Amino acid sequence: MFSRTFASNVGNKQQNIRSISTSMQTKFYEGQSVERYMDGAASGRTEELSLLLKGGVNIDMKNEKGWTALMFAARNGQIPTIKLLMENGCDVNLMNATGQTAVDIATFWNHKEAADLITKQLKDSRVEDNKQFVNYFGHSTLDRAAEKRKNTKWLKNTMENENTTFICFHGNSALVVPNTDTSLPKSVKFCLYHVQYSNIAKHLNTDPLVIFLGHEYNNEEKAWFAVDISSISKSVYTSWDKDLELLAAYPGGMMLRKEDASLLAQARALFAWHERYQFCATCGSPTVVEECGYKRRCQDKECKSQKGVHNTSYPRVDPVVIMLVESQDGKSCLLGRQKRFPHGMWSCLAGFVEPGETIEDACRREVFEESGIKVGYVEYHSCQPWPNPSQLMIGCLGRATSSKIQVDYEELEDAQWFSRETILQMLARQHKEKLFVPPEQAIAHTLIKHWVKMTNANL
Ligand SMILES: NC(=O)C1=CN([C@@H]2O[C@H](COP(=O)(O)OP(=O)(O)OC[C@H]3O[C@@H](n4cnc5c(N)ncnc54)[C@H](O)[C@@H]3O)[C@@H](O)[C@H]2O)C=CC1
Ligand SMILES: [Mg+2]
Ligand SMILES: [Mg+2]
Ligand SMILES: [Mg+2]
Ligand SMILES: [Zn+2]
Repeated sequence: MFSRTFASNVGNKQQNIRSISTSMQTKFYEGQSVERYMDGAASGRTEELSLLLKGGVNIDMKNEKGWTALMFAARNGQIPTIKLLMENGCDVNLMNATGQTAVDIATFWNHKEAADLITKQLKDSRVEDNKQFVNYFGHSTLDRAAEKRKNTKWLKNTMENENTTFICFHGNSALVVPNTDTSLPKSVKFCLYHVQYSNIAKHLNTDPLVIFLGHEYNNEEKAWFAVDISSISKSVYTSWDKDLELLAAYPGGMMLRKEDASLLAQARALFAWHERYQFCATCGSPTVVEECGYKRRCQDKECKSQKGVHNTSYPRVDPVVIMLVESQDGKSCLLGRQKRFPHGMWSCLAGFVEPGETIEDACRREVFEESGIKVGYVEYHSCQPWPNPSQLMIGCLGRATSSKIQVDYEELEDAQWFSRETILQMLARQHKEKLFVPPEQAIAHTLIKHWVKMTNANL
């Protein structure tokens, strides 16, 4: 069986590899440690690998040809080693110098079990990828499984399955119970109420609006739906649980666990769309729901919307840019106040992207319109679904090329430059005039915090 020779060859190092002693936790020569580590993975010596990992070896280190320990384990189909590396959080997405991932290598060498094991982790890592910045409302844990939306038989069976969870909406408000889990952050005041379809079916309209949200990754049995319960009165739902209440999307949506917030973002945006698109935008005829909540079709067979792809038939998302603009000298950032903001709150400038516009140009235009500041370089930071009702906030960082502010008082109450020191006081709620920035659930908060750190790192 292939083992250390291959590992050594790939590393272009022919030196003999001494067997690993129990003194592994002591520091050793870096080059040697790479070989020992790779060889241990290739040969499936899990105990030695555990020691090396405990001793602080970089789990994802690469040899000269870009091979990681996971790739060597995959090359030889070393299942326990693959499990050990994945349990310890190795990156399953890495590629070697010739562009192969561990899955490619396992597949090429016919180790199906190894390939399947790593593929499963690949899918899971899409959900739990801590390297990508994810904002509140963006922590989705579901596979949306769009192919199931037209599968009426599967949908019907799954809706009735006892492993399936329904969350309930009454207009824009979600049905929630107070949070009692003290291990969650203090900001988590409510939890989405979970119910099975059989428990509520008799109280619903004959044809309630049901939206398929998705199922858990690699588990079709654990499906999630959202249902419109506006036909159900308060006396009925409080008989299920006396603590049940309806939580308005804003600001209620900010008081949930991050996984619940993501479900709310998806469901609430879709319910809001259904509410607004009862009639065809093209001809005014009534529309009917299809694809378990993901389409509305015009009832007039002759309507233009029935031919070709028409975005009027599909759920709407409005892109909005939101940007942290840094001054020319890098020492201040630009924040504004809308009239509707709570007293003392300042936030990043934001605005809807217009048709035919790039994200960068939308940032430059909105900042110039609202504050008179010119922006040059713009880069993307992260984004946030914003279900009020259905924006996608595209968070960017921009560099100003001018400094004199000229506020557009139609859109803003004020705009000002803030120093790093002032921002730190606002973030800590220690500003002498009680100025503050939006809460951490808002992407504006993320961008402001990022800028503070960025400036700090540059000092
Ligand atoms: N998550 C966060 O941290 C923040 C979220 N936001 C969201 O971003 C959205 C846009 O920011 P604004 O500064 O208000 O945008 P904006 O600066 O483009 O001005 C809003 C105005 O643009 C017009 N408009 C153009 N396209 C529109 C569309 N598709 N829908 C509604 N109005 C449209 C309306 O007249 C509206 O009053 C806000 O509605 C707010 O919900 C805004 C700031 C922070
Ligand atoms: Mg604007
Ligand atoms: Mg604006
Ligand atoms: Mg605008
Ligand atoms: Zn129509």
